[in-house]
Amino acid sequence: MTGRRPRIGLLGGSFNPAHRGHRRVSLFAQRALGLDEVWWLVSPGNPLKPSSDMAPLEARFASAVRQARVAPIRVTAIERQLGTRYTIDTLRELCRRYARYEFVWLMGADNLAQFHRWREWRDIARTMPIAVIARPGYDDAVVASPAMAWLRRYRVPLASFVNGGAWSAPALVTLRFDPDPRSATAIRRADPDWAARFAGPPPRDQLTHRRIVAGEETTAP
Ligand SMILES: Nc1ncnc2c1ncn2[C@@H]1O[C@H](COP(=O)(O)OP(=O)(O)OP(=O)(O)O)[C@@H](O)[C@H]1O
Ligand SMILES: O=C(O)c1ccc[n+]([C@@H]2O[C@H](COP(=O)([O-])O)[C@@H](O)[C@H]2O)c1
Repeated sequence: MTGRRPRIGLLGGSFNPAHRGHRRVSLFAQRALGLDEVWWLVSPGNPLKPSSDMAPLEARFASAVRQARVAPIRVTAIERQLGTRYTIDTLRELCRRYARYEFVWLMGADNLAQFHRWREWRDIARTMPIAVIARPGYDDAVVASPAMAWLRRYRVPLASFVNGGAWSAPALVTLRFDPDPRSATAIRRADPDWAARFAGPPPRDQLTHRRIVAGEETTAP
């Protein structure tokens, strides 16, 4: 151990369903940023996505557990327990509960392109550093995005981020690697009944150790 606080990457998502792309980008980010673990926050419901197309949380959670097997990835639906939907509320609560960890918010470039629509998005960036993973087809949208217009000035080179250079949040690190074309949209199109394969008893939350129980949703905003 170097004496530094364990560094955890947080990848929030619908995971509707989880796919190999989530796993690949998480492991890539873990290596590139020197993370001890990546936590997948399986969302009870993205505030900007219609719930009509969303499989039940238990199925999405179970698909994530399967994709995260034998990897330094923990799958949690802690937002349901916390009663949070908006990322800013979740991150504030995680920082309070897990003060011994240092967090990095991970997201694909598609999310950065519409980050300015998230509640208190600048405060999210002030709460923890953000690492963005390139995603095929989103480069232009990111460059032109209102969030990038503000975040650009806080860019930190990967090397200084990893080696403890002089930075503090807001900080934006861009991760570029062989981009992964997979998406949950494509999987749902090819296999609309994917959730039926995860109909068994739901696995336990890997952070809170609670059983994921059907129907315990937080109220949609
Ligand atoms: N192939 C990928 N490359 C980079 N980031 C990804 C990739 N797939 C998912 N992500 C990121 O993982 C997080 C969770 O993604 P999500 O669960 O919405 O999957 P998705 O494939 O983007 O789903 P959908 O197609 O339904 O929008 C988001 O930050 C998203 O940008
Ligand atoms: O907080 C917000 O306003 C907000 C708006 C849209 C998305 N998010 C979060 O973004 C993450 C990615 O969502 P998704 O559906 O693109 O996988 C997930 O953790 C959502 O809760 C958060």
